[in-house]
Amino acid sequence: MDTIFAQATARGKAGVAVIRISGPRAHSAARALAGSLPAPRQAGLRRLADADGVPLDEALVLCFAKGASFTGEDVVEFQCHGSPATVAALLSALGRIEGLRLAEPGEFTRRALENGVLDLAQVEGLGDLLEAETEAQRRQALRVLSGALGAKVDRWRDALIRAAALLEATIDFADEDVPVDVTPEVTGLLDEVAASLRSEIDGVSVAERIRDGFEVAIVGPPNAGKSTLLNHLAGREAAITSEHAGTTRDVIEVRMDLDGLPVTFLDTAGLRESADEVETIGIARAVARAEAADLRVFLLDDTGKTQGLAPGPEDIVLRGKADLADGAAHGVSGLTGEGVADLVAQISTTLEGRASRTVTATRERHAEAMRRAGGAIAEAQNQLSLGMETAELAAEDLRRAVRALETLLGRVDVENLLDEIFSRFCLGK
Ligand SMILES: Nc1nc2c(ncn2[C@@H]2O[C@H](COP(=O)(O)OP(=O)(O)OP(=O)(O)O)[C@@H](O)[C@H]2O)c(=O)[nH]1
Ligand SMILES: [K+]
Ligand SMILES: [Mg+2]
Repeated sequence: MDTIFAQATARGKAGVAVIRISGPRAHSAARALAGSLPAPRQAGLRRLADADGVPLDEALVLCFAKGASFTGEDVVEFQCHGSPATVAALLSALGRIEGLRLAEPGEFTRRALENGVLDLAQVEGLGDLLEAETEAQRRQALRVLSGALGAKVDRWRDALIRAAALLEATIDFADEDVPVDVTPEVTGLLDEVAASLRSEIDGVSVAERIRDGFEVAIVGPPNAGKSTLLNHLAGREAAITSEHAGTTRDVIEVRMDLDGLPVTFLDTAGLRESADEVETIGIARAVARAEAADLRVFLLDDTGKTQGLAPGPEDIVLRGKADLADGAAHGVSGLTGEGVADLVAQISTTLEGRASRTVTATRERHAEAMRRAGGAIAEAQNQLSLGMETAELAAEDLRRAVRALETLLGRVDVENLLDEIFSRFCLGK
């Protein structure tokens, strides 16, 4: 097994950079540069020098023993001065040590998975945590990283294995009098797991929104002030605005952090009948994207009419250019900012309502494995409804369900998945 090393912190100038070494020679390599090593998990200040005694840096050295480190291997971390030149000198000195090589992207995490320190869902959670930009994303990723999905899978698996064992006991007793009727207990276990799986599958789409962002489309007639509102929300001139009706054609996207939720606002072409070919294409796009969005803000002009698209029950409908309207109509003005805070609060309340359920499964991959498990359980339930003669087939279905659930954690059949998952990691992770 190679010993690998890489800079764990972002490249560029910084006060401190962390260089991580992992593998059987991590401690001896670090000793070669530092002279001596502090006790595990205790920071020690050391003067680092290369094999010729040329000083490299003064750094904090932190050692972790095999079995008690991020990768599960012997690990050393140098907290060195964060200049590119210092880091380059240290990496080059490490590269000259026999048996050491630069890590590939994601290789530290891959070793953590191979050594059973993290399960596959936790690896995905770690990837999401390193990417997290908003509070909701951070919370969700941390929950997955902490092993919440693994704990659920263990509970489901225990229940399924118990159900299968009860069925197998029945098979063994087939010729004799079965001491007790196991059907009620098996049925109870299967119903419970099936319901729990369904609820988790339902939560995946919310989790995906939290990870990838909610889409909020601004729609309405031309010149209602949609682009001006988008620019106000973005705090910059993201979209062209003008007094000409039909200015916006392409969908313009602006990504924002709305009270901790990731939201992409979509500015769209004004909806109307148009003879202009390009504008008509823009309107078709506007309708398609608005329909697919999580929420729509209908910005109306003084006619108060909408065309081509009808608001859904949770959509927000309000009058644009509120500064021109007299009276206390529910409105917003991208020009003066009037009503914008209320609008933002309403959007975030609506989306928070959807995001509030605590989910543990967060990806389509998880939903897919849980659907396969749920399908196998349904087949077992079906066999059991035909009577105990088919108990053996039902037990086999349950073992299939267990295998499907274990793919969630990377215990079986996931070799082809690993490359895809680790390709998202960058160097030093
Ligand atoms: N008084 C006032 N004028 C506004 C407001 N919002 C936009 N305008 C003006 O109204 C005109 C149209 O604004 P846009 O933001 O381009 O409107 P739009 O809805 O994006 O228009 P299309 O892209 O053509 O559909 C511009 O001249 C803006 O300066 C507002 O809140 N108050
Ligand atoms: K316009
Ligand atoms: Mg516009």
